[in-house]
Amino acid sequence: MAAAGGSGERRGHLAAVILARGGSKGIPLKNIRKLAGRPLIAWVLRAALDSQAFDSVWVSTDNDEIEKVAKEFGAQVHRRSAEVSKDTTPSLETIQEFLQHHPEVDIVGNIQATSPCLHPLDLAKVVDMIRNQGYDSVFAVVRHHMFRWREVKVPGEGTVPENLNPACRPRRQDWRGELFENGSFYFATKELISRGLLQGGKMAYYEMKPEHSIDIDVDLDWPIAEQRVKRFGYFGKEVPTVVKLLVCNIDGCLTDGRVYVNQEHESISYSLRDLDGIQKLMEKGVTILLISQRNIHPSLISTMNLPCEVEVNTINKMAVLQMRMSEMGLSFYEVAYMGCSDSDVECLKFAGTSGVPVDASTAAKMTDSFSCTQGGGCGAIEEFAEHIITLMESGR
Ligand SMILES: CC(=O)N[C@H]1[C@H]([C@H](O)[C@H](O)CO)O[C@](OP(=O)(O)OC[C@H]2O[C@@H](n3ccc(N)nc3=O)[C@H](O)[C@@H]2O)(C(=O)O)C[C@@H]1O
Repeated sequence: MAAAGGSGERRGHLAAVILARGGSKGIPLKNIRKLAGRPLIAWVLRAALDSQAFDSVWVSTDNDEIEKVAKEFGAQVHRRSAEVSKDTTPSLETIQEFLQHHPEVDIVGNIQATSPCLHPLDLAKVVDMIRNQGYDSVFAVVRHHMFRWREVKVPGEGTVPENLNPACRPRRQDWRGELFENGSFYFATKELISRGLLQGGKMAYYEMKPEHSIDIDVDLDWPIAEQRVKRFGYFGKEVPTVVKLLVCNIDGCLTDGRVYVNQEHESISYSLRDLDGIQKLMEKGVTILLISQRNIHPSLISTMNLPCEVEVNTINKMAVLQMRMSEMGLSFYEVAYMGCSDSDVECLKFAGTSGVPVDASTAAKMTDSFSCTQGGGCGAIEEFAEHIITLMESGR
């Protein structure tokens, strides 16, 4: 491998290595638990693969299920030993073990799955620092504006400020703040790692945007990370920026799937939150079609007073979807579909964007659709609508 030495180009095999042990302290199998519809490791895997900056992309694990998910999302898998898979094993030791089995690797980019808002462009810039700017190690930081105070160790003792003058407290805009490691990634040469260092030699930090910087450390961080990733995460190259049609199953998506019957009539209920979601999408120019395989009575439909089109007694949902697409001159890429049952699976698979409520059937959930945290009839449509709007507005 060519030495960097401040100039010249550092060649050599650069491997992205994501550590994902099976055991996790708080959340069971945290590394593959679904975050905003995708297994946790899949977020950083997509960023690493799409950056096209690595010679190889690996997940190091001791667990069969994680191995399966990692392969499904395009990674190579290194099966690590139990000795380097303990709760107490530092990342460094696990990476050293990886290097022993992969002597072809010269530089490691350790990407932590616990920072799922990573973007490929950031990775490409870091790789440039390692390859072309002479750095031996680069790690991620984020800027915080936090005033630190010395901890009181002896009861009764006073405290003192550590990074501010209380007589002249700077305003946020007058103070650059301080840089903190955010745990997103650590790049280092094999030579440094063999000396027991992930940070050393000619070091640099890479400052990440605060909105991309999240570190899932404790269970409480999970819902925050979920919101953050929905808004600022990297959704991949293939994401459609324009959704023109949303087709949604009424039974189990708009409703919770229950039908209340008495001698005179049947009734169903829906959430006003979902109507809000429908309205928001319509304001963005999206046509909404609600469908049901049931023969819901027209008087019930008109009483529901829905702001969009409704089609009932649909024997074949895919046929209805395709008919509407050809009327509107659309490709699957421009179509969103929300469904919850086995009869929705085909549409969920083909639509450019798809979503399922949290209580969808197993087959529907297996379609790699956006997985709502809300159930049918309880805000799932609104949640999916917000997801679609985020995708459309971010222009990714
Ligand atoms: C490079 C490094 O030192 N990483 C450590 C980081 C880092 O210091 C912080 O993120 C900085 O904010 O802290 C730890 O971070 P944590 O334990 O959450 O681990 C981060 C991710 O790596 C996986 N991991 C870690 C170590 C290991 N031997 N095998 C693994 O599979 C975890 O499953 C998880 O997906 C910590 O909090 O104890 C432990 C990690 O070892």
